Amino acid sequence: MSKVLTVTLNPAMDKTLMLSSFHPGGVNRVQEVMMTAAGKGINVARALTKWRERDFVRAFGWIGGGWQGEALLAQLDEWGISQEFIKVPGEVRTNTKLVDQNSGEVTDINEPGFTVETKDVDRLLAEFDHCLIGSELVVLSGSLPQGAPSDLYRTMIKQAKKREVTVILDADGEAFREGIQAVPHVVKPNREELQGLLQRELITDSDYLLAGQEILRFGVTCAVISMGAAGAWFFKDQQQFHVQPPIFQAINPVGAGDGMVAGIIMGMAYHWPLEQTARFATAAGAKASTIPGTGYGKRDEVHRLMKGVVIRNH
Ligand SMILES: Nc1ncnc2c1ncn2[C@@H]1O[C@H](COP(=O)(O)OP(=O)(O)OP(=O)(O)O)[C@@H](O)[C@H]1O
Ligand SMILES: O=P(O)(O)OC[C@@]1(O)O[C@H](CO)[C@@H](O)[C@@H]1O
Repeated sequence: MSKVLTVTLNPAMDKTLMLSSFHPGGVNRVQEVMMTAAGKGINVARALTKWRERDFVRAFGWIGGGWQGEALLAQLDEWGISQEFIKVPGEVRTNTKLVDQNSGEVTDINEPGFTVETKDVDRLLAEFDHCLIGSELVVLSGSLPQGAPSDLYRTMIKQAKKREVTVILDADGEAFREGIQAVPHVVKPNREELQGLLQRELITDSDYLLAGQEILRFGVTCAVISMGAAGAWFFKDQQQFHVQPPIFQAINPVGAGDGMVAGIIMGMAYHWPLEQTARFATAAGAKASTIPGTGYGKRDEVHRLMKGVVIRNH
């Protein structure tokens, strides 16, 4: 497999609260609490490591220097994820995920996290350049911490491309808008993220087809638009198709998108045809949605789910 560098600039401890049902404004009794080292890039590294690709993956980014940052790094060690995080003052955020087991609805409460300064950005970019040497693929995903310039992904994409490293971008809002200007190789927005970028609603198949084609016109090689339980759209060259995951009762879809990105990386690294990549990535996301905390299935479990994935060509 190629050498993969995952970038998480605003890591988090995901605190998943399992509730039989969630009543806003009422007293809620929690059945089970889970704390998991997370943040989008870390999740990608975790899925790849789980699929026995640990020797090829490194996690990079900023980490708050407090006790929660220590706990997060200790969990990465436990999972066997090699990491080169840069410490900054402040604490790693806690992102609370309220899982209403009755309705199946999940409420995300994501904290802003630590604040970085110009000197932290300068150091990050210098260390990133070192990490790019020997990397073949870099994933930039998740939100930027407070104080980071909104064009930081754009700068990092340019840096990576200068070193001929393939870039996957999975970001939201301004960070996505700026990042796509530097033309990453792959983007994986979800529906809301893409609606934000294009400033229009995506509802029908033809809305998605037009949106995917528009993204390719930025110069991006492959665009994947994910839609939770409704599957995803894949676009590359002349290929455009919808992928439907197997239908079942999800438990907690938090991090499913990162499982999908990890699946796309597997396909790129092993040069699978796009349809095989899409099947694996979709099954990986679907499997993640069956795990109560933020987490990923084993490779053989993902393979088993691939049979239930349906591809509809357009
Ligand atoms: N409830 C579900 N049932 C089956 N498959 C699912 C479900 N939720 C997600 N998936 C699979 O995972 C993929 C990615 O999910 P989603 O669109 O929710 O990503 P996301 O919004 O980026 O998630 P996150 O930001 O939490 O990682 C979907 O395209 C689908 O294949
Ligand atoms: O606040 P961001 O950085 O946009 O997203 C962070 C986050 O919601 O994304 C992951 C799921 O994709 C979670 O593990 C984590 O809490």
